[in-house]
Amino acid sequence: MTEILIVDDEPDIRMLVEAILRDEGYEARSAGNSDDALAAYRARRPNLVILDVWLQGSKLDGIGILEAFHQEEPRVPVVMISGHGTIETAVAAIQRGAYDFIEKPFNSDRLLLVVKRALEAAKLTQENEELKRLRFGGENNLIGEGNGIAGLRAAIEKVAPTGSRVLISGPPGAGKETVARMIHAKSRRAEGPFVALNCAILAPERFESELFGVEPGAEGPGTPRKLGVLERAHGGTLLLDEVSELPLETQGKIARVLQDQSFERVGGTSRVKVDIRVLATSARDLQTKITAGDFREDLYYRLAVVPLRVPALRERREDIPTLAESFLRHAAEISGLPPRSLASDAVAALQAHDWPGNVRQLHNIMDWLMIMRSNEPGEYFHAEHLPTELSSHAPQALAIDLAADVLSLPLREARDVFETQYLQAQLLRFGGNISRTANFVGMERSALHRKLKQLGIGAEDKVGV
Ligand SMILES: Nc1ncnc2c1ncn2[C@@H]1O[C@H](COP(=O)(O)OP(=O)(O)OP(=O)(O)O)[C@@H](O)[C@H]1O
Repeated sequence: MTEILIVDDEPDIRMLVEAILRDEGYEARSAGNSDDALAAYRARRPNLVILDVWLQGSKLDGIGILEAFHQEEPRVPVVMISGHGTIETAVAAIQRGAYDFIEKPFNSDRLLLVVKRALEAAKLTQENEELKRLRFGGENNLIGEGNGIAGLRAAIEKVAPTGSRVLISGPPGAGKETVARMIHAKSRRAEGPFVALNCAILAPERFESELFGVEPGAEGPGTPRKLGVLERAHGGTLLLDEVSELPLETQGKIARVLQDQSFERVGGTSRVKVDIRVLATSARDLQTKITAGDFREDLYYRLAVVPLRVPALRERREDIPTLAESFLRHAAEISGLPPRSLASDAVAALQAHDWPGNVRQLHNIMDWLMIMRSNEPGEYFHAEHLPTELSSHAPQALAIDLAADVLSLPLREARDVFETQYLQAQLLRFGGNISRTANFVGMERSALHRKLKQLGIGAEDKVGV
């Protein structure tokens, strides 16, 4: 819901503007002087402010209030209302960051037009920031055609619009934050902010000021007010990244915030109300932490209303080719180098690796490949171009181990040993998908089925038909 704060000393104007805005479906609040205006602004950040240039009997005039608002949060657009003799002041306000002004007396069409434009401009600024973030900070999109990612995508579609809290678990670098960003992007809060707090890298003594913000003077004489992440995420989504690392005492406070969506800033006494959706990620098993007494059970149940798990990359090797190609394309774009593809031996080597650092590691290696091997001739990167740990070590899962004892077998049995290991490895590469495996190994699907049955390769290796 778009909320607009009206600040004007004349009750008639406040009532009139509130009524016009409500008729258009906006939510409206109002204040008659600077103290009330600042209290309203701090209690809950509006999407837009309509501010009179001159307020009778008020501590601060319009420009003073504008500056105080901007000190708290400069991104909320402010539209000034000017009377006959105050146009110059309105222009000065624009020079100090107000979006536009309207002159009294105004009609409702003019008011609504300026409001609409100001909201659109604020949205564009926010989208621009998001685009910049995407350009430099990875993609906001979950790549992968295998069942694991397809299931996750379907779950995200379902849970995103509900507004419910989600706990996203999975190993490091698997894509937990990417999932959280998708949930936000597909939710009704998509136009609001997405704020992530990494609980693992914050010093314990800084948690509360980061979360709740700080009142002026609370950190020493003359120190300014600081907004915490809870207020910065107002109207949007707050991600508690690596939530397992929160100190126990802070866990209790967060559990309370989740219950009543209000809190006190450090050094403050009044409660600040916010409207946020909280998502959390954890690479550690929270149940184990609960048993050890390191994580509060009540917080767990508040966060894990819907639990989602992002599988490790080695559990979805079938996604590796698409992911790797997409990271290579991205690396070429960013570095300005000519685009390259992966030859099938390189793809097989990537699929054979166990990826302890998951998708992030694959991403880094594709960046490395593009930059370090750009002098190699040809359109394709081959297995020999990969870092040595990938090109030389055949990993456990896909190793074809034709050890010396094969030599003691007659050809027919040795061939069975080889075929079993080869087909098991190929099934693993293609996520157990029979059609894709058959296509790659060059067999009809039904012939592959028969072969697998004959070799005693079990149903647990296969997916679908
Ligand atoms: N399915 C995916 N499709 C595209 N990119 C992905 C996918 N999964 C992860 N990534 C990319 O991999 C990198 C790591 O992802 P992300 O930060 O979401 O992982 P994480 O699980 O939150 O990591 P950590 O546990 O270290 O916080 C990012 O660059 C992200 O863009």
